[in-house]
Amino acid sequence: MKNIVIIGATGYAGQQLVSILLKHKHIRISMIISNSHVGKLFSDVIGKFRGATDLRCSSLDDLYKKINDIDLVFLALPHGKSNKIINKLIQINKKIKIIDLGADFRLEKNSDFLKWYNFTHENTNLIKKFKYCIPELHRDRLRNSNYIANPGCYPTSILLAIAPVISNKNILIDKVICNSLSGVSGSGRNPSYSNSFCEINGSAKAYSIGEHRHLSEIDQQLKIMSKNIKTIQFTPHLIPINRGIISTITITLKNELDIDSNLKELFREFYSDDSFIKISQNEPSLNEVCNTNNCILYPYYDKRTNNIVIISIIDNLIKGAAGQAVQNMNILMNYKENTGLKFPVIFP
Ligand SMILES: NC(=O)C1=CN([C@@H]2O[C@H](COP(=O)(O)OP(=O)(O)OC[C@H]3O[C@@H](n4cnc5c(N)ncnc54)[C@H](OP(=O)(O)O)[C@@H]3O)[C@@H](O)[C@H]2O)C=CC1
Ligand SMILES: CC(=O)N[C@@H](CCC(=O)OP(=O)(O)O)C(=O)O
Repeated sequence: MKNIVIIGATGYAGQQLVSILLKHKHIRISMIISNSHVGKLFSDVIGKFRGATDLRCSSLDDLYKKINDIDLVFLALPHGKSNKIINKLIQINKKIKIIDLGADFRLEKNSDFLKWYNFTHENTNLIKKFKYCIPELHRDRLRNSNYIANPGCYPTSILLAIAPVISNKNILIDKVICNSLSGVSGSGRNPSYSNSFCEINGSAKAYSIGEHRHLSEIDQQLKIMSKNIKTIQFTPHLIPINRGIISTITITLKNELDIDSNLKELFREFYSDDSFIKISQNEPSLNEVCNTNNCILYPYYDKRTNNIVIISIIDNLIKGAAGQAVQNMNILMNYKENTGLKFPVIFP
């Protein structure tokens, strides 16, 4: 059994991590770290864990004292809060493995962190050591690596949808336009005006048009995948559901294609070794992925407009955060990639 620690376990992504890892056969959750609830039973702070764990919330100082007994640390903290903690953890335990669910190591340049997240790294050497990894696209990057930057939720849904199209050199892409709808858990559990009940219930809203911070992450990965696509038009929306992201990606093409029947085949082949990616025959609904680590893709070629339209759906807290983080941990630890991630079907 490996000893792991979760920092930020009381948050939405952190809670999802606890619930997955409590059932992971190779893992023992040794400590749960909280800023505001030190000493309390985790199950008193987050009531749905009553009977599931008797762990108490510990402080970061408790963790620093015991860090040499720990194999891996997950961090699920607000952006800009994890980099200094990670720096210290690595200084004390050189062998520790780290998976950061936030954005602190997702970008390559320190100046980009300032531009998009309004903080800079003190230890710039560390940025290079972190590998950004959507397992289905980047698992090879994890060889000889101990540190993972877990991707953002919107980029996960979008990059998984675009990758098969980019991989086919006969498809010449002109533009990519993406509209994504997200549940409210995507904004975390801290209350704000824009995620309060009266603002959300019975309504829907686009936000951060053309300037969402996930564009930095998407553009950086697109640059690695293709010389031709520099950026995308990305419009996120907040909708009144708890969890889930549905992204509709429209790819306008430079050449006409005779690929209608082959498009789904292209996707099936591209993801033939990936058990969490499902290619759907019809337009999927969000409830098909909620509470699972799956990403369902529905690719469609519209001859009339010469556009490829792809629907991509994920659970933002699982494939978009904690599930993907555990998938990454499984790779890092040489476990079967789907260990602890085979969820039962949940009926409404
Ligand atoms: N929600 C989502 O869908 C996704 C989230 N992520 C990423 O995961 C990370 C956590 O997100 P999420 O779980 O939604 O966030 P939450 O706001 O729900 O939780 C963050 C937790 O961090 C702890 N914390 C520690 N220091 C601070 C601080 N200074 N200010 C506020 N909270 C603090 C809090 O717990 P305590 O007080 O007990 O210490 C809090 O519960 C973020 O970086 C986010 O971007 C990634 C993909 C998707
Ligand atoms: C609905 C909502 O507010 N979503 C968040 C993104 C989710 C998140 O927490 O960001 P990461 O995926 O980068 O970790 C937002 O738009 O800022």
